Amino acid sequence: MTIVLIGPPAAGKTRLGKRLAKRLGLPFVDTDAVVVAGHGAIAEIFAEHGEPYFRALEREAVAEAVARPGIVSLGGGAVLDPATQADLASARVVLLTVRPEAIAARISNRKRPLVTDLESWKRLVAARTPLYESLADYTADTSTRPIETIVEEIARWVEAGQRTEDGQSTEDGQSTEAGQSTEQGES
Ligand SMILES: Nc1ncnc2c1ncn2[C@@H]1O[C@H](COP(=O)(O)OP(=O)(O)OP(=O)(O)O)[C@@H](O)[C@H]1O
Ligand SMILES: O=C(O)C1=C[C@@H](O)[C@@H](O)[C@H](O)C1
Ligand SMILES: [Mg+2]
Repeated sequence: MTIVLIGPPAAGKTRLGKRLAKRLGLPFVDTDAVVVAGHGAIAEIFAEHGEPYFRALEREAVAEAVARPGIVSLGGGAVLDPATQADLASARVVLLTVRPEAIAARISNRKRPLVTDLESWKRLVAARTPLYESLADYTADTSTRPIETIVEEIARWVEAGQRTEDGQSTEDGQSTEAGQSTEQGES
């Protein structure tokens, strides 16, 4: 199973992803960290080569990460790539959200070239929210609750989905997608 964490910059994808991986006993990959390990600091990649170059490196890291079982934390803008959007259709996707009031303290460092202050964060999040929501199977807000509580909530959702899949396996051993509950919502 591949669980992918998406969401705005500083929503907590990296920090929560690590803890969730530990809790579920799965490997962890952070695609920003993969790019940094191979090519250096993100701010420098943006400054020297521009955003499209970064996005291409990011796409490579995402394609490799989501092809394996584990917890994958994406960079905030990775979902803009149509190939990544397609990959996420076969993963369990958790959207982490955070309210603007909680974000100020989290974006004070200079690691994020697209987010220089609260206003730029708000603009970016407003533009991306419909996309984030359309890709998500489960959403958890990280604004106020302790990380352990959020991790436990997501872990239980993952485990419940796993049990549903096991319980509803068809005779040829193929599991149904009954665990992906938000896609079955009434409209
Ligand atoms: N639930 C939480 N409560 C308080 N602080 C948190 C919580 N989750 C994350 N943080 C803090 O917010 C900051 C951003 O977290 P993190 O780097 O995990 O975000 P991210 O979603 O991975 O961001 P990016 O898109 O830039 O990779 C960190 O300083 C982290 O310690
Ligand atoms: O939201 C974004 O577009 C980004 C978020 C970070 O995780 C990094 O991937 C990079 O700073 C771009
Ligand atoms: Mg991160």
